[in-house]
Amino acid sequence: MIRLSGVSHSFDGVHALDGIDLEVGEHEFVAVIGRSGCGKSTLLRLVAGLLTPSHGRILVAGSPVTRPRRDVSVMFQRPALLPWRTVLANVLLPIEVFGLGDHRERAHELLELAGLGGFEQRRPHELSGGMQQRVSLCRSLIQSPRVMLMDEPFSALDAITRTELSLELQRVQLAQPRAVMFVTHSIDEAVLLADRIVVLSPRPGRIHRVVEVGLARPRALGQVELDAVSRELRGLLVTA
Ligand SMILES: Nc1ncnc2c1ncn2[C@@H]1O[C@H](COP(=O)(O)OP(=O)(O)OP(=O)(O)O)[C@@H](O)[C@H]1O
Repeated sequence: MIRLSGVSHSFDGVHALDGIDLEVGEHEFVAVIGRSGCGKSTLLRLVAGLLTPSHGRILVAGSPVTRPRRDVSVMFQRPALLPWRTVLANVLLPIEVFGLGDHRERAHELLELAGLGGFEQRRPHELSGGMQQRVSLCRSLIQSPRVMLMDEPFSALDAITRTELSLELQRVQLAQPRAVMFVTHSIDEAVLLADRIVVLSPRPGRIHRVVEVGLARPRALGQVELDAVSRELRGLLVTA
């Protein structure tokens, strides 16, 4: 579903990424980890069409990425909700941007599933950080994307809310699998959620190793089977 071939990117002399070759299958969840500054966000922004690679090619569903598109949703660390819009209107934003017709019923359904039934007419400032990030998750699902790009989506949340949302994402992915690229600093989150984990090495960002997780789902945080993979990843991050 996502194919990167020989992708490199530089910002005014900063060589951020070099020679990235990566494929993500239609239903595959790929986590990307690596030290701060190794190019994880840059990689995601390139796939999102928010940046154009200096070299190489990126295809989504067989067509080159040239700009943000309706079959690709992006979720960032901060929920980035529009403060003057209600929760419902925030969820419907991509529908308006891409001119997709009436999705109000679907928006209500998603908000209900996310535990936000009854909050549709509230403004973002009336919600907790975790609730706002749930709204952001609903907004990234409303356009029925084939690809979800997530850049540290839960890292600004407290530990309990973060765990809850990770498990919610696992449920969403099990119910309706998509191609996901998920950037995180949390090894535990990566092992909980991913089919494969890409470890980037820094300066310039290169693929250091790709680790297959290969454990049955649903998974639970603290499950002993996850420990061996976590240990392997810790070792790889030291040598990256
Ligand atoms: N807009 C920009 N202009 C110039 N340099 C940039 C820009 N964005 C990123 N960089 C540089 O590119 C490199 C990779 O940055 P990037 O944000 O992709 O790393 P990251 O792995 O996501 O970091 P973190 O884990 O800290 O979020 C860094 O050296 C950074 O300084």
